[in-house]
Amino acid sequence: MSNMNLVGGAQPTQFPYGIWALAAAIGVCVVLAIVSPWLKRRVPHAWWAVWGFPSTVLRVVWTWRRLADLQGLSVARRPALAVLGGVVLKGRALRPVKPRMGFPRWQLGGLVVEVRMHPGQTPEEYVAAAESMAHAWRVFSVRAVSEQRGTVRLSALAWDPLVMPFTPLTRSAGLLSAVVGIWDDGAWWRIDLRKVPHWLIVGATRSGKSTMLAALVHQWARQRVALVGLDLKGGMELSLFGPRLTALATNRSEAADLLDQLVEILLGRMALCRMEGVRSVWELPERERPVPVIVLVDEVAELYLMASTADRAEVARVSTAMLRIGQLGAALGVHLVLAGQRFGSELGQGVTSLRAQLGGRVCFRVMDEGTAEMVLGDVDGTAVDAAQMISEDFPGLAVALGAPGGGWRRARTHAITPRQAEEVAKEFAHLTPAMRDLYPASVGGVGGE
Ligand SMILES: Nc1ncnc2c1ncn2[C@@H]1O[C@H](COP(=O)(O)OP(=O)(O)OP(=O)(O)O)[C@@H](O)[C@H]1O
Repeated sequence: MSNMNLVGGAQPTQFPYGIWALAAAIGVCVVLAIVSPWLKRRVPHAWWAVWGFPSTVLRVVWTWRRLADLQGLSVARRPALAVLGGVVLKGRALRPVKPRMGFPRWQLGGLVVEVRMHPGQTPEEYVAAAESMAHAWRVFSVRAVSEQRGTVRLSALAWDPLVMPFTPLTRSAGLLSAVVGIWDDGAWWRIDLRKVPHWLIVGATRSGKSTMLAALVHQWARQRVALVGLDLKGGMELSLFGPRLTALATNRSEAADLLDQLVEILLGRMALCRMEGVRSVWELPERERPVPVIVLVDEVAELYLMASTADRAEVARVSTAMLRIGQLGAALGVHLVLAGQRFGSELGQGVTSLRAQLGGRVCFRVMDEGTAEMVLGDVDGTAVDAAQMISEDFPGLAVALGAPGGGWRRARTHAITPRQAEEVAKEFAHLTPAMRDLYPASVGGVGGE
């Protein structure tokens, strides 16, 4: 009996391996679809990697023909007019040819895809269609840029980079360059002192100035540069980076002495350049080139405030030295990064002249139009309006000059805490040069103690 059961009884159904794999794949997709909103909120980068990117790629490929047709990007291969039995017919091709699209490539929080334009098309047509693409692909924005003739690159961002900034995967930046945040189009916001030698950073209290200084120190501390601090809030902010600072002045009298020393260094470097027959330290052979100096100033207005007539001489000294560094520093490797709540002509005559030397401008949230006007007004009036719209719900959000392609844009700094920068300052303390090392070797020692 038992034998009969074994031989003649019902056999368990054997599903082929492929069906199990398909069922497992569908199961994973269903689970991912269910947890996707939670994942997107909590860990957006992981969400983009496992779900957002693949589903957006499918959407891009799936919708491309219809988008191209509706946006007038497809073209008919046949002429619009045809002769049929002696009659001229005018019409539209039933199936125009869509522009050829490459395969979408992954990028941090977005994707990039190259499109070959049809002859006769210009990138502007794709720029005009970008908003429709963003809707069709369900992404935050799409940008069309043409860097190579005949092709246009479409970059899609999954979310607003200003609200949820990315953290850079790489910290590598060239000498005197630092990635401090992200532009509103998703490109890294890079401050490069070789391109723009001096910077002015202005914002109301709690707007994000110290965080930006921390982000700068976080990167420059790793490079072979000298960092010099002037912090007239008694050193409260910059003393955190003490191990990596070549010098720190915490009151105006110290600041005046330090600035005088920096001017001496400038004059020394100028003499060296004259001797070598070059116009800037960057033209010197590398082994003779003096180490670049970055002067970080927190609460710059304090340098110019006069409580009594006794302060006048000291303010004049400070003002003259700052102006000389502003005028000569770019060629001689001495750079200014000035941060403060305001920086206007009411602080004194030298301020307007110095502002003209500060090509780099960053304006965080400000309390009044006058301050925004002071920072950006002499460069671009529309930027002043944009700066006034920054809400206090977004610390670290700024209007800045120097966006890729020129002009101003909105950008947000990376939320680097002063503690993180302090750690890096400690780690790279061994790179800190002494003040005397900032004088060029051949004229070294001139007041360089
Ligand atoms: N990019 C950012 N993303 C998120 N939070 C930020 C960002 N930048 C600054 N913050 C936060 O905003 C707050 C104020 O920033 P910060 O201290 O840099 O402002 P501040 O302008 O230097 O202020 P104060 O003038 O009072 O020193 C801090 O809590 C900081 O963590």
